[in-house]
Amino acid sequence: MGATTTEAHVETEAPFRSKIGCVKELAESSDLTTIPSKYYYSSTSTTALNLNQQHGFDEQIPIIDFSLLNSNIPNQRAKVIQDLAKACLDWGFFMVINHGVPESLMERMLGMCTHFFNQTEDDKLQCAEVDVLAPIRFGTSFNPSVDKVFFWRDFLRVRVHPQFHSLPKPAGFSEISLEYTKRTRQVARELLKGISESLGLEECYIDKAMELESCYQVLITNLYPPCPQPELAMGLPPHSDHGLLTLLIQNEIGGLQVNHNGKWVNVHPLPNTYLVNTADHLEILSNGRYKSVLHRALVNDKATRLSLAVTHGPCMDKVVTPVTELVDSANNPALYHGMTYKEYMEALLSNHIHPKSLLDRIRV
Ligand SMILES: O=C(O)CCC(=O)C(=O)O
Ligand SMILES: [Fe+2]
Repeated sequence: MGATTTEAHVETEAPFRSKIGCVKELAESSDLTTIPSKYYYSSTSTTALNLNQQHGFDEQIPIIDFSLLNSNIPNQRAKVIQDLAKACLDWGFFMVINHGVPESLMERMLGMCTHFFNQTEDDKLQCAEVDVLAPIRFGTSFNPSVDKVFFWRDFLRVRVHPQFHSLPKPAGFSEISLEYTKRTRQVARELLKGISESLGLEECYIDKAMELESCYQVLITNLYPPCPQPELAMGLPPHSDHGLLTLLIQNEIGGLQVNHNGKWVNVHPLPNTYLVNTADHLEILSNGRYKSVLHRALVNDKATRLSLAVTHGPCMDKVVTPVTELVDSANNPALYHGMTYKEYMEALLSNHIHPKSLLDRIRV
């Protein structure tokens, strides 16, 4: 199936849209010293994972040198594939250095995300869709129509592949995001080749089986403005991502934590580095060998945090099941039922997010 990049413009003459209560505008109101109670976050139902504890641990997240995947020296490629296997088994998160995406492009992309959020609320509301599956959607919290607690986060989600959706404003956003997401797609596909080998499969196995030429790719940028009572609120609650691999960059402000062996580990942003995580469909595909790991975003009272995640999933219509080569009915039976990626996302996005709840529902 060929990858077609066509442009679908958002209606510029959108009907009047009511305000959605963005946290940016709330945080900027001059007299804000306490937050509305709808932002009070409590995770009593999930205390088994220490989800209440805000203080994180500092541990080194594995580092993968991407350039070695293309090394002509066989030992170097074998070594980085071993590193990938270990990072996926032990953590489900790793930092990727020497990835080949120009640092200037990463910076311009983050700059465009900042420009987007700095527009007037009316401009942003042009993309404020109620439909959680809309190709372009600006919003706040997660899904305000069902959220019982609101999250201290504004976001923009744009579907960029196999069909590229173009944002009319701010000027330049579309061009840069088209180039940027093309580059992250290449990095994700190369990493998935290495991951395929690390599972004992042929290099292109995942690429072919998931039809990654038509992979479903979404750009999500999150803005977490300063919050006067950061200990009471949550930016993004613990969740796993739904695709295969997510590539994340951010500004210099920390707040992201990943769950490692039941503890929250702080992510310290490094310049020119991707934070990559394995997501639900890699867990399904690998029959549970590579776990999709919980992560969350805390907020602070000093500075605005900006993150940019690009998710890379299978082709939408692909029914994803555990790979037959990794299943053996006697000793290692299939752990998940098959479902198309589209059905999976519809179920996920129209509900409130719970940590890994959908994966649990399709478990055999
Ligand atoms: O803001 C962050 O660092 C996390 C974002 C995230 O996990 C997501 O968008 O899925
Ligand atoms: Fe995430």
